Amino acid sequence: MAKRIDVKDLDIYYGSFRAVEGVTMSIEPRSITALIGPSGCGKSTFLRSLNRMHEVIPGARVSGSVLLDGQDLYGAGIDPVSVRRHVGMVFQRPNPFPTMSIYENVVAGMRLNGGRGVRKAEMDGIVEGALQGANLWNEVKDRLDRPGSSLSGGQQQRLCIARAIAVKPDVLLMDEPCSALDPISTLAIEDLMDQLKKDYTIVIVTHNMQQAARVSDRTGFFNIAGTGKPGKLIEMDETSTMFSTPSVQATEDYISGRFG
Ligand SMILES: Nc1ncnc2c1ncn2[C@@H]1O[C@H](COP(=O)(O)OP(=O)(O)OP(=O)(O)O)[C@@H](O)[C@H]1O
Repeated sequence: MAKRIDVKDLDIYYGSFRAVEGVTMSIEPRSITALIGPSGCGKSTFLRSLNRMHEVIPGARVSGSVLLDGQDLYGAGIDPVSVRRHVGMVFQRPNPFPTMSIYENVVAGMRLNGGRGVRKAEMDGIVEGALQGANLWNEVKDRLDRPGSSLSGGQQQRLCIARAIAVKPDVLLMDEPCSALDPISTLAIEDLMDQLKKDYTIVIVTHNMQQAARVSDRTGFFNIAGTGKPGKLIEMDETSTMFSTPSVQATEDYISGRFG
Protein backbone atom coordinates (compact mmCIF):
# COMPACT_ATOMS: atom_id res chain seq x y z
CA MET A 1 0.00 0.00 0.00
CA ALA A 2 1.38 3.37 -0.99
CA LYS A 3 2.38 5.47 2.02
CA ARG A 4 3.21 9.11 2.53
CA ILE A 5 6.69 10.27 3.47
CA ASP A 6 7.40 13.22 5.74
CA VAL A 7 11.03 14.24 6.05
CA LYS A 8 11.85 16.68 8.84
CA ASP A 9 15.11 18.59 9.37
CA LEU A 10 17.22 15.84 7.84
CA ASP A 11 21.01 16.23 7.89
CA ILE A 12 23.03 13.46 6.26
CA TYR A 13 26.70 12.81 7.02
CA TYR A 14 29.63 10.80 5.67
CA GLY A 15 31.82 10.77 8.80
CA SER A 16 32.25 14.42 9.75
CA PHE A 17 31.24 15.68 6.27
CA ARG A 18 27.68 16.97 6.16
CA ALA A 19 26.61 16.11 2.59
CA VAL A 20 22.97 17.20 2.92
CA GLU A 21 21.55 19.79 5.30
CA GLY A 22 18.14 20.62 6.68
CA VAL A 23 15.80 18.85 4.29
CA THR A 24 12.11 19.04 5.11
CA MET A 25 9.64 17.72 2.54
CA SER A 26 6.40 15.80 2.22
CA ILE A 27 5.74 13.21 -0.45
CA GLU A 28 2.18 12.15 -1.17
CA PRO A 29 1.22 8.51 -1.71
CA ARG A 30 0.42 7.44 -5.28
CA SER A 31 2.52 10.19 -6.80
CA ILE A 32 5.85 10.51 -8.56
CA THR A 33 8.34 12.94 -7.07
CA ALA A 34 11.42 13.86 -9.11
CA LEU A 35 14.61 15.07 -7.42
CA ILE A 36 16.82 17.18 -9.65
CA GLY A 37 19.96 19.28 -9.19
CA PRO A 38 23.61 19.53 -10.21
CA SER A 39 26.13 16.76 -9.63
CA GLY A 40 27.21 16.37 -6.01
CA CYS A 41 24.27 18.21 -4.45
CA GLY A 42 23.24 15.08 -2.54
CA LYS A 43 20.25 13.72 -4.48
CA SER A 44 21.40 10.08 -4.32
CA THR A 45 22.54 10.45 -0.73
CA PHE A 46 19.12 11.82 0.20
CA LEU A 47 17.33 9.05 -1.71
CA ARG A 48 19.35 6.37 0.11
CA SER A 49 18.44 7.93 3.43
CA LEU A 50 14.78 7.19 2.68
CA ASN A 51 15.29 3.44 3.05
CA ARG A 52 18.28 3.41 5.41
CA MET A 53 20.67 2.33 2.66
CA HIS A 54 22.86 5.33 3.46
CA GLU A 55 24.03 3.87 6.76
CA VAL A 56 25.56 0.75 5.15
CA ILE A 57 28.59 2.98 4.40
CA PRO A 58 30.94 2.98 7.43
CA GLY A 59 30.71 6.28 9.34
CA ALA A 60 27.56 7.36 7.52
CA ARG A 61 24.65 8.64 9.61
CA VAL A 62 21.69 10.98 9.62
CA SER A 63 19.97 13.29 12.07
CA GLY A 64 16.35 14.36 11.82
CA SER A 65 13.43 12.13 10.93
CA VAL A 66 11.85 10.29 8.01
CA LEU A 67 8.23 9.35 8.72
CA LEU A 68 6.43 6.69 6.71
CA ASP A 69 2.72 7.19 7.38
CA GLY A 70 3.78 8.77 10.66
CA GLN A 71 6.27 6.12 11.78
CA ASP A 72 9.88 7.29 12.08
CA LEU A 73 12.13 4.97 10.03
CA TYR A 74 15.00 6.03 12.29
CA GLY A 75 13.06 5.48 15.50
CA ALA A 76 14.38 3.29 18.31
CA GLY A 77 13.92 -0.41 17.64
CA ILE A 78 13.19 -0.06 13.91
CA ASP A 79 14.94 -2.79 11.90
CA PRO A 80 16.68 -1.35 8.81
CA VAL A 81 16.15 -4.63 6.92
CA SER A 82 12.40 -4.32 7.44
CA VAL A 83 12.57 -0.67 6.31
CA ARG A 84 14.22 -1.77 3.03
CA ARG A 85 11.48 -4.35 2.53
CA HIS A 86 8.85 -1.58 2.75
CA VAL A 87 10.86 0.97 0.79
CA GLY A 88 12.30 -0.70 -2.32
CA MET A 89 15.04 0.62 -4.56
CA VAL A 90 15.97 0.42 -8.23
CA PHE A 91 19.46 1.53 -9.23
CA GLN A 92 21.09 3.31 -12.12
CA ARG A 93 22.59 0.19 -13.71
CA PRO A 94 20.27 -2.79 -14.03
CA ASN A 95 21.65 -5.26 -11.50
CA PRO A 96 19.86 -8.61 -11.86
CA PHE A 97 21.72 -11.59 -10.43
CA PRO A 98 23.34 -12.58 -13.76
CA THR A 99 23.48 -16.37 -13.42
CA MET A 100 20.15 -16.67 -11.61
CA SER A 101 17.11 -17.41 -13.77
CA ILE A 102 14.55 -14.72 -14.56
CA TYR A 103 12.12 -16.51 -12.22
CA GLU A 104 14.64 -16.70 -9.37
CA ASN A 105 15.56 -13.04 -9.85
CA VAL A 106 11.95 -12.02 -9.27
CA VAL A 107 11.64 -14.08 -6.10
CA ALA A 108 15.13 -13.24 -4.76
CA GLY A 109 13.89 -10.40 -2.56
CA MET A 110 11.03 -12.51 -1.22
CA ARG A 111 13.35 -15.36 -0.32
CA LEU A 112 15.49 -12.93 1.65
CA ASN A 113 12.36 -11.67 3.38
CA GLY A 114 11.26 -15.00 4.76
CA GLY A 115 9.39 -16.25 1.70
CA ARG A 116 10.92 -19.71 1.95
CA GLY A 117 7.73 -21.37 3.08
CA VAL A 118 5.66 -20.10 0.14
CA ARG A 119 4.21 -22.90 -2.02
CA LYS A 120 5.29 -23.21 -5.66
CA ALA A 121 1.86 -22.40 -7.10
CA GLU A 122 1.65 -19.27 -4.98
CA MET A 123 5.20 -18.28 -5.91
CA ASP A 124 4.34 -18.76 -9.62
CA GLY A 125 1.43 -16.36 -9.18
CA ILE A 126 3.61 -13.78 -7.47
CA VAL A 127 6.23 -14.03 -10.24
CA GLU A 128 3.62 -13.59 -12.95
CA GLY A 129 2.01 -10.67 -11.10
CA ALA A 130 5.34 -8.89 -10.57
CA LEU A 131 6.42 -9.42 -14.19
CA GLN A 132 3.01 -8.24 -15.40
CA GLY A 133 3.35 -5.23 -13.11
CA ALA A 134 6.75 -4.47 -14.62
CA ASN A 135 5.42 -4.85 -18.19
CA LEU A 136 7.81 -7.70 -18.85
CA TRP A 137 5.62 -10.81 -18.65
CA ASN A 138 4.81 -11.14 -22.34
CA GLU A 139 8.47 -10.87 -23.29
CA VAL A 140 9.75 -13.50 -20.84
CA LYS A 141 6.88 -15.85 -20.00
CA ASP A 142 8.31 -18.59 -22.24
CA ARG A 143 11.84 -18.37 -20.88
CA LEU A 144 11.56 -17.88 -17.14
CA ASP A 145 14.38 -20.39 -16.60
CA ARG A 146 16.89 -18.41 -18.69
CA PRO A 147 19.49 -16.34 -16.85
CA GLY A 148 18.75 -12.71 -16.00
CA SER A 149 21.80 -11.71 -18.05
CA SER A 150 20.12 -13.04 -21.23
CA LEU A 151 17.82 -10.00 -21.31
CA SER A 152 18.47 -6.61 -22.92
CA GLY A 153 19.42 -3.67 -20.69
CA GLY A 154 15.88 -2.28 -20.73
CA GLN A 155 14.41 -5.71 -19.96
CA GLN A 156 16.93 -6.19 -17.15
CA GLN A 157 15.86 -2.90 -15.61
CA ARG A 158 12.20 -3.98 -15.79
CA LEU A 159 13.27 -7.30 -14.20
CA CYS A 160 14.82 -5.31 -11.35
CA ILE A 161 11.56 -3.39 -11.00
CA ALA A 162 9.68 -6.72 -10.92
CA ARG A 163 12.06 -7.94 -8.20
CA ALA A 164 11.45 -4.74 -6.23
CA ILE A 165 7.64 -4.91 -6.47
CA ALA A 166 7.42 -8.69 -5.83
CA VAL A 167 7.78 -7.99 -2.09
CA LYS A 168 4.92 -5.46 -2.30
CA PRO A 169 6.71 -2.42 -0.93
CA ASP A 170 4.99 0.84 0.06
CA VAL A 171 7.50 3.08 -1.68
CA LEU A 172 9.72 2.66 -4.73
CA LEU A 173 12.93 4.68 -4.91
CA MET A 174 14.61 4.98 -8.30
CA ASP A 175 18.09 6.40 -8.69
CA GLU A 176 18.50 7.47 -12.33
CA PRO A 177 16.79 4.28 -13.50
CA CYS A 178 17.03 5.15 -17.19
CA SER A 179 20.50 6.63 -17.46
CA ALA A 180 21.99 3.38 -18.81
CA LEU A 181 19.10 2.76 -21.23
CA ASP A 182 18.32 3.65 -24.84
CA PRO A 183 15.41 6.04 -25.61
CA ILE A 184 12.89 3.26 -26.37
CA SER A 185 13.65 1.41 -23.14
CA THR A 186 13.55 4.74 -21.30
CA LEU A 187 10.03 5.40 -22.56
CA ALA A 188 9.00 1.87 -21.54
CA ILE A 189 10.23 2.55 -17.99
CA GLU A 190 8.53 5.96 -17.92
CA ASP A 191 5.22 4.39 -19.02
CA LEU A 192 5.70 1.77 -16.35
CA MET A 193 6.29 4.40 -13.66
CA ASP A 194 3.04 6.05 -14.63
CA GLN A 195 1.20 2.75 -14.13
CA LEU A 196 3.03 1.92 -10.90
CA LYS A 197 2.10 5.19 -9.26
CA LYS A 198 -1.46 3.87 -8.90
CA ASP A 199 -0.12 1.50 -6.24
CA TYR A 200 3.12 3.01 -4.99
CA THR A 201 4.74 6.19 -3.79
CA ILE A 202 7.58 6.76 -6.25
CA VAL A 203 10.64 8.96 -5.79
CA ILE A 204 13.04 9.27 -8.69
CA VAL A 205 16.44 10.97 -9.03
CA THR A 206 17.04 12.11 -12.59
CA HIS A 207 19.49 14.28 -14.51
CA ASN A 208 17.06 14.40 -17.39
CA MET A 209 14.89 17.52 -17.15
CA GLN A 210 12.50 16.28 -19.84
CA GLN A 211 12.06 13.08 -17.92
CA ALA A 212 11.28 14.94 -14.69
CA ALA A 213 8.78 17.10 -16.58
CA ARG A 214 7.21 14.08 -18.32
CA VAL A 215 6.79 11.69 -15.42
CA SER A 216 6.59 13.53 -12.14
CA ASP A 217 3.78 15.21 -10.23
CA ARG A 218 6.12 17.18 -7.99
CA THR A 219 9.74 18.17 -8.34
CA GLY A 220 12.35 19.02 -5.72
CA PHE A 221 15.42 21.04 -6.71
CA PHE A 222 18.62 20.47 -4.70
CA ASN A 223 21.70 22.68 -4.97
CA ILE A 224 25.09 23.27 -3.36
CA ALA A 225 26.74 26.60 -2.63
CA GLY A 226 30.19 25.15 -3.51
CA THR A 227 32.51 22.18 -3.17
CA GLY A 228 32.63 20.88 0.38
CA LYS A 229 29.37 22.63 1.27
CA PRO A 230 26.24 20.62 2.08
CA GLY A 231 23.50 20.13 -0.50
CA LYS A 232 20.13 21.71 0.33
CA LEU A 233 16.60 21.41 -0.94
CA ILE A 234 16.07 24.81 -2.53
CA GLU A 235 12.50 24.50 -3.70
CA MET A 236 9.80 21.90 -4.18
CA ASP A 237 6.47 22.34 -5.95
CA GLU A 238 4.12 20.95 -8.57
CA THR A 239 6.27 19.94 -11.53
CA SER A 240 4.33 22.22 -13.90
CA THR A 241 5.02 25.19 -11.61
CA MET A 242 8.69 24.30 -11.14
CA PHE A 243 9.18 24.18 -14.91
CA SER A 244 7.17 27.32 -15.72
CA THR A 245 7.27 29.74 -12.80
CA PRO A 246 9.72 28.57 -10.10
CA SER A 247 10.03 30.88 -7.09
CA VAL A 248 13.83 30.80 -6.85
CA GLN A 249 16.20 32.16 -9.48
CA ALA A 250 18.64 29.25 -9.07
CA THR A 251 15.87 26.78 -9.96
CA GLU A 252 15.12 28.67 -13.15
CA ASP A 253 18.82 28.89 -14.00
CA TYR A 254 19.26 25.15 -13.52
CA ILE A 255 16.11 24.15 -15.39
CA SER A 256 16.92 26.41 -18.30
CA GLY A 257 20.40 24.88 -18.56
CA ARG A 258 22.38 27.89 -17.35
CA PHE A 259 24.39 25.68 -14.96
CA GLY A 260 24.81 22.11 -13.81
N1 LIG B 1 30.48 6.98 -0.05
C1 LIG B 1 30.75 8.27 0.13
N2 LIG B 1 31.68 8.68 1.02
C2 LIG B 1 31.95 9.99 1.21
N3 LIG B 1 31.35 11.00 0.55
C3 LIG B 1 30.42 10.66 -0.36
C4 LIG B 1 30.06 9.30 -0.62
N4 LIG B 1 29.10 9.28 -1.57
C5 LIG B 1 28.86 10.56 -1.89
N5 LIG B 1 29.64 11.40 -1.16
C6 LIG B 1 29.67 12.86 -1.23
O1 LIG B 1 28.38 13.36 -0.86
C7 LIG B 1 28.04 14.46 -1.69
C8 LIG B 1 26.72 14.18 -2.38
O2 LIG B 1 26.90 13.10 -3.32
P1 LIG B 1 25.68 12.43 -4.08
O3 LIG B 1 26.23 11.29 -4.88
O4 LIG B 1 24.58 12.18 -3.14
O5 LIG B 1 25.26 13.63 -5.05
P2 LIG B 1 24.31 13.58 -6.32
O6 LIG B 1 23.56 14.86 -6.31
O7 LIG B 1 23.52 12.34 -6.33
O8 LIG B 1 25.38 13.58 -7.48
P3 LIG B 1 25.28 12.97 -8.97
O9 LIG B 1 24.20 13.73 -9.64
O10 LIG B 1 26.64 13.27 -9.55
O11 LIG B 1 25.01 11.51 -8.85
C9 LIG B 1 29.21 14.68 -2.65
O12 LIG B 1 30.06 15.68 -2.10
C10 LIG B 1 29.90 13.35 -2.64
O13 LIG B 1 31.28 13.49 -2.91
